[in-house]
Amino acid sequence: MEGKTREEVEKSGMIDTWLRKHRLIYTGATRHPLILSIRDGTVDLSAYKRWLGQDYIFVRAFVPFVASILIKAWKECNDATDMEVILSGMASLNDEIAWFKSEAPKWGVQLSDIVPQKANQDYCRFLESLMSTDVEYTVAITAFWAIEAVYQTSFALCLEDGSKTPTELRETCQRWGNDGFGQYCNSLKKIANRRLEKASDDVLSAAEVALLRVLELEVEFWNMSRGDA
Ligand SMILES: Cc1ncc(CN)c(N)n1
Repeated sequence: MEGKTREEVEKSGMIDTWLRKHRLIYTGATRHPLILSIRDGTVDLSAYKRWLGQDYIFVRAFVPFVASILIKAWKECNDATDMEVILSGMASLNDEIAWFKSEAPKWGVQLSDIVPQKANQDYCRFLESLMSTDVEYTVAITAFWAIEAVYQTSFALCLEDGSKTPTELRETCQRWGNDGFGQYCNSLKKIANRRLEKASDDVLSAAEVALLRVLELEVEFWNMSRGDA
């Protein structure tokens, strides 16, 4: 607490404060029926295949978004380790793209034929809006943390003791539910909290709005797997 103003102390740990405040939508995004069905072994495999194809398109659009955050981090010139954390995220996206390419044929999913659904288009458009130089680094990194954390929390749930995740989906759950990915999400969260601690009220509001929008878009993204969009 030393060296911090009362206001800074009150703002610290902002992310957890927001998650408590928006618990309902956070739970909706991290315990979606698709995830719960994977965890209890009742998953409809055509829903999984729909998710797989759409997520490949999303991840391709996610790369330039992460690149834009890397540029913002570099321009801000604050903690040098920020860039390293973001760079490690880009490296894991490289692996993710390779994984989608090897996973899709196993399920008869032709990635070149996938047409992005409305929820995916909305999400990609939102990412693009955050890439603008007008968007503060603090706002973008908060959204970035939320995007990664939703997948980490969701898929980690499918790996917990007692889960009945089908063997053929365990690797998918491991991809985002593993401890290393969890640590990476924690590093992003620390960066976001550190920035939010020093943020103006305007930036704080913008970051909270961005976090909420991510949670809504994640729910809509999972909903696409139902195939009734
Ligand atoms: C929709 C969505 N959200 C998050 C992630 C994790 N990179 C993802 N692959 N797709």
